[in-house]
Amino acid sequence: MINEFKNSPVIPVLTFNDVNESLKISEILIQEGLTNLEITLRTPNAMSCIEAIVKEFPMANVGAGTIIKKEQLLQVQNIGCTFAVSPGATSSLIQEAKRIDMNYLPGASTPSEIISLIEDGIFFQKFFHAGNSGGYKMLQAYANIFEEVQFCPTGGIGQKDFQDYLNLKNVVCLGGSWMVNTKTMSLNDIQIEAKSITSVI
Ligand SMILES: O=C(O)C(=O)C[C@H](O)[C@H](O)COP(=O)(O)O
Repeated sequence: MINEFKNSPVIPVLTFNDVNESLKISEILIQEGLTNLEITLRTPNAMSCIEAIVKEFPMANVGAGTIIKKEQLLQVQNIGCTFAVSPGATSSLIQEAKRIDMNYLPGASTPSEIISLIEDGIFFQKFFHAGNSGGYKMLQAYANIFEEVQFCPTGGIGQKDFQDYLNLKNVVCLGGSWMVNTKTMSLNDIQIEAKSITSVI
C-alpha cells in the first residue's frame, strides 16, 4: 500500500453523492496524476459512487474513508476498494481488516494512540485531524519519538502547507479535500488545482 501512495502522495479526500458528478471529477483527478482517491462514506450514495469509479477507472487506487463500523470493511472490499481508512481505530476494526486481508489505514493523533497501533503491528498510520492536532510541527516532533512509524496526515491541510508535510521524513503521503469543493469550484477550477499539485510533487 505504501508504494502506491509514494508514487502519488497527495490523496484527494472526496465526498460524493451524485454518481455522474463523481465520475467527472475522478476522471479529472486521475488524468492529472492524482491516482489515489479516498471516497468518504458520509453520503447515502457513497457506495454507488465508489462502485462506479472503480469500474470506470481500473487504473486508479480507490479507497473508502470514514470506516467506523467493522462491517463496512467487507462491504467496501466487495465493491472493489483497495484500501480503507478510519479517522481513529479500534481493535475490532483492526482484527476485521486483518481477517479479510484489506489494506487498512487506521487513524491516531496522540502519543498513546500511536503506541496502541504500534502494539497492533501497524506502522503506517493516518494522523488525524492533522491541522487541529499540532500540524506538521507535531509530526516533526513525532519523527524523533516514533522512528519506525510513517504517517498519512489528513484534516485541515491545504494548498498553503501540504508541501511542509510532504517534506517531513515520517510522511509518506497526505489526504485532503481542498482540491475538490463541488459547491464553490467548477470542473476547470478542480483541474487547475490538481495540476498545481502534481507540478510540485
Ligand atoms: O471522513 C473521514 O473519515 C475522514 O477521513 C475525514 C477526512 O480525512 C477529512 O474530512 C479531510 O479533511 P479536510 O481536508 O480538512 O476536509
